[in-house]
Amino acid sequence: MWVEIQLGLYCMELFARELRGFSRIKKKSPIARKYAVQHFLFSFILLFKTPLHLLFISFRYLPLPMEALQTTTSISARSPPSTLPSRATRRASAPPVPFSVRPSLNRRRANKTVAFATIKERDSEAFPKFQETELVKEEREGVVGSYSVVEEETPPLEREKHSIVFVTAEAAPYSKTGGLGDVCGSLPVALAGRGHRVMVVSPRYLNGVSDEKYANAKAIGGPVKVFCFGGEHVVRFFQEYRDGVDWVFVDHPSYHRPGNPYGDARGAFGDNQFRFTLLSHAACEAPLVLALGGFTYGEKCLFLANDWHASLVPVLLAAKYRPHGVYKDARSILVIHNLAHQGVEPSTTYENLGLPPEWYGALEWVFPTWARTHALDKGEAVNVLKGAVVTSDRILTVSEGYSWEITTLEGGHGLYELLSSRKSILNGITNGIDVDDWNPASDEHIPHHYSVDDLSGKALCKAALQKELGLAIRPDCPLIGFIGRLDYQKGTDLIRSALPELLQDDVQFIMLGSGDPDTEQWMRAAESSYKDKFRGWVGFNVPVSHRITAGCDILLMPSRFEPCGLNQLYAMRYGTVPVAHSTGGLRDTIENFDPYANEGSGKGTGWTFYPLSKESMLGALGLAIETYRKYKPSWEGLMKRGMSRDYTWDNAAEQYEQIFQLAFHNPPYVR
Ligand SMILES: Nc1ncnc2c1ncn2[C@@H]1O[C@H](COP(=O)(O)OP(=O)(O)O[C@H]2O[C@H](CO)[C@@H](O)[C@H](O)[C@H]2O)[C@@H](O)[C@H]1O
Repeated sequence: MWVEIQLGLYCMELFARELRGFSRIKKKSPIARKYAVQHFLFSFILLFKTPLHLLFISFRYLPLPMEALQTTTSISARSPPSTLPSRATRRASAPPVPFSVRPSLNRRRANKTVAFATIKERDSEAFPKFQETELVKEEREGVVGSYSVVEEETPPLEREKHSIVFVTAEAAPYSKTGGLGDVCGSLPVALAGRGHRVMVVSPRYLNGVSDEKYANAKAIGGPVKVFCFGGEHVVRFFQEYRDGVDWVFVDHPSYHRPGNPYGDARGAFGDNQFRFTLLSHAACEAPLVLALGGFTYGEKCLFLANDWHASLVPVLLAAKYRPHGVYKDARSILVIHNLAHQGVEPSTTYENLGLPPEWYGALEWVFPTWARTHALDKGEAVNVLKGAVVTSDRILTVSEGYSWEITTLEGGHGLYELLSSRKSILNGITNGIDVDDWNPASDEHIPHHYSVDDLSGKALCKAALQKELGLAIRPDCPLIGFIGRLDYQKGTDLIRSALPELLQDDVQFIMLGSGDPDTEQWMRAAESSYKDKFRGWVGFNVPVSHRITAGCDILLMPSRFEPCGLNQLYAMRYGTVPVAHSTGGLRDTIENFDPYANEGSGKGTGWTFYPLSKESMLGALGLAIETYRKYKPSWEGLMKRGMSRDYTWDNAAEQYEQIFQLAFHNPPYVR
């Protein structure tokens, strides 16, 4: 009886405190309200001597639902009220960790054991991304305010360090035609910064224009013989150690020619299958034969094969090395940046790849009837990317949304069934960006610098861009930009069809891109048709891309599909508001503008539109233009929210590490 009264009083006190917390948040938290009412009812039950007090006790220690945590973190650790048992008693008698942040794939605090309410102020200092608004903080105090905080520090878990080998056709700044180059130029540096040993293997392209980029790479090791394409081919390696990464370049005469890594003005090179077969074979040899910094990477390494150009690597590990006891402890991850390109060639080319004949099935690919060229065409082909989907230990895409899209008929580019069958090893991690290279406060390519605290430089960048391109210098005229490969993927046909209607409005439009010759021609023609409103810069020019990103007000991205997309990330970092098709990584990274959220102060960083049609694109652009013209404070809010986001590779690198852990947790692929 006495114990029950004590418990009852204790409950009343809890209830009172719940109410105090509740009143402070002005009835804004349904969760706090729910818990206050529950506590109150249970305290009454106990007071009237029902035997349900045991139930109360179990309720008292039930974990709060995860939604009560919100996604934010730091709540101030409040000292326990005097009526509560002492900390030591609580430790002894409390059930084990009733309310804790469990180690999870995406949480930084996985290496900390925390009892009851968690997360300290200093966490939010270390990880500013997790800082919360006052309102959320109060809500959370309202919810958990009656719990005391008992923290048991454990030393951080030692992260396992790996020997990582990136294999890629592009790595900036040495070679770049698009986002693959950006990612393979910066993710390795982020991983090296986290203590891994990282090598990037890519071709040593000498095209007579940008050869000096390889000037610091020195020949290393002896020549290596690669057996493929009916003979023996000698490759050499060059290496530069920079930013903690071993940049290794495979040298062969087939990489020495004018043009970009894949082709020239006449189209794609006819021997690309040979060039990238060579790259994959050489990359498999590099960790075994190159003593970088005095030591080889050895057999227990982790290969990251990027896109189809490197997709032979997992197949070679499974078919050529492991059966002979080599690379038994290595793992491979296929990273898909773009599923549209799969390295498909006639089936007769299989024998060129340097693979045992019995592995044909791994690469076997049959075109659907409608895609065959004539009645006798059996549609038989080899598909290198498919081989990697079959044989790699894990598969990654560059955003979560895209990792789902590729398992659908619409987004799977013919591989959706196979990819669906590999769902258990398929994940998506959103790319980061190189925040030093893309920093409006220090960017060497832009004429004026600015930051979220002082936006004045952006207006100057806009004026400078208008002047550079011969457009009227008009601060109030919305300036819309597009940057990208002129390709079916990027939806440039939609821009073509919408331009006449769009330019009826008082706007200016700038396009930078190269690729499809027909679109290039159209850009030139449009420039003369809309002399005072449109500029089309045909070519690949990195400094100009920075100046457009900084100078425009709006960046348009009507991509048909977009595995991640980097331009929208660059744009947001530069206070340029993206308007994009709601697909893949664009949907994942752009938060739609909502002017009414947060008591009218708004939220969101841009607009996404759906479906992919001229009408919906013009609709979204119309909203953006109107907001730009009529609602300046809202526009500034959009810019600042975009600029304040965390775009660093750190978060993504941590998620990559978790995937590495999973890769090594399971045995490697063997047939
Ligand atoms: N004419 C030009 N002049 C100068 N710079 C130009 C340019 N055209 C494009 N660029 C630059 O190339 C990069 C393009 O990156 P994206 O992510 O948009 O596209 P991409 O389709 O190549 O990459 C693929 O891989 C990346 C990386 O994973 C994914 O984000 C993406 O969705 C996927 O399609 C950006 O840095 C852009 O500024």
